[in-house]
Amino acid sequence: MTELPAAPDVTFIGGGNMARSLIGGLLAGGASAARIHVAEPVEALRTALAKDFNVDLHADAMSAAACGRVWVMAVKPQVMKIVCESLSTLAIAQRPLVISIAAGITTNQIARWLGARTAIVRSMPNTPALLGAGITGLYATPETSAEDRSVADRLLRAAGTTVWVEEESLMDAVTAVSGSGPAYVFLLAQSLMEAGVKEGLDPTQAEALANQTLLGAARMLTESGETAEVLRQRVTSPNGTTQAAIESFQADQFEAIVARAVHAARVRGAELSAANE
Ligand SMILES: NC(=O)C1=CN([C@@H]2O[C@H](COP(=O)(O)OP(=O)(O)OC[C@H]3O[C@@H](n4cnc5c(N)ncnc54)[C@H](OP(=O)(O)O)[C@@H]3O)[C@@H](O)[C@H]2O)C=CC1
Ligand SMILES: O=C(O)[C@@H]1CCC=N1
Repeated sequence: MTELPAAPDVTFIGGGNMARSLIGGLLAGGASAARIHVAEPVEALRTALAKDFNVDLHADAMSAAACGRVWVMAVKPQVMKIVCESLSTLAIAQRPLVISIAAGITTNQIARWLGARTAIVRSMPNTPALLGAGITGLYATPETSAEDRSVADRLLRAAGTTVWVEEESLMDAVTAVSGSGPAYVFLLAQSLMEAGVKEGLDPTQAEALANQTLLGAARMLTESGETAEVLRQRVTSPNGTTQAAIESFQADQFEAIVARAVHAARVRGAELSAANE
């Protein structure tokens, strides 16, 4: 169990989808609910977070931020500027470790909006964090101490594994692959289920067949030590059914479709930064 004994109190600014996933991961890893503080303006979300996790809830960002040595900025990129500016006085006085999970928003922007010389880690988790099965990409500003990097790493590792990048510009690529990635898998699950129904299967059975196939394949990818290519080849009997499907995918340029989608996500990350100057 990863109890957070020596670890500081953590405040989430924003209690939406991603904060919920991270809080679930932290609690499953043994963190104390009383040491997790959340600022969330939407009353229904506060009620749900209190009921599900019993964490300390605040309607107001300032009062929640005052409780935490670590601030996890979990609001939409479009409101990061206004939220950071509203916390500036407290940031200057308190010098928290700021961990942003906002897509696109750079550490320079956060430092400028907070107006404080404080440690900043830019991170990109994903929603499987809720099950402790997430992965988070992280980047720290050069001013961030090794101790604060370690605090950030420990916090995000409660939600899964972590990968540090040395160049901040790579965070948009991380976002495009793993931050948004679960949605691509859910799209594949839905498409596979609907295709099964078109081929005559009962919808409930098609859903079970598609979802369990994704789970089993994902476990093989992470547990077998084999590459995706080798695992695919093992399923693909010469002139068999899989080969027919793979050839159809390739004729429709599956790899290029995926590459274009990931590129579009990466470009959007950079746009979110520029649009919210
Ligand atoms: N969803 C995902 O899979 C991932 C999301 N992210 C990033 O996480 C961040 C949050 O995304 P997500 O959780 O999906 O978004 P949500 O909209 O679900 O959550 C953000 C929450 O913050 C609230 N909020 C707005 N202003 C304030 C404020 N001043 N103080 C406190 N809370 C406030 C919002 O309320 P209201 O709705 O009223 O504005 C909302 O409930 C984004 O920056 C996103 O890029 C990163 C990785 C994955
Ligand atoms: O779609 C988004 O912008 C956020 C960032 C990664 C996942 N969700």
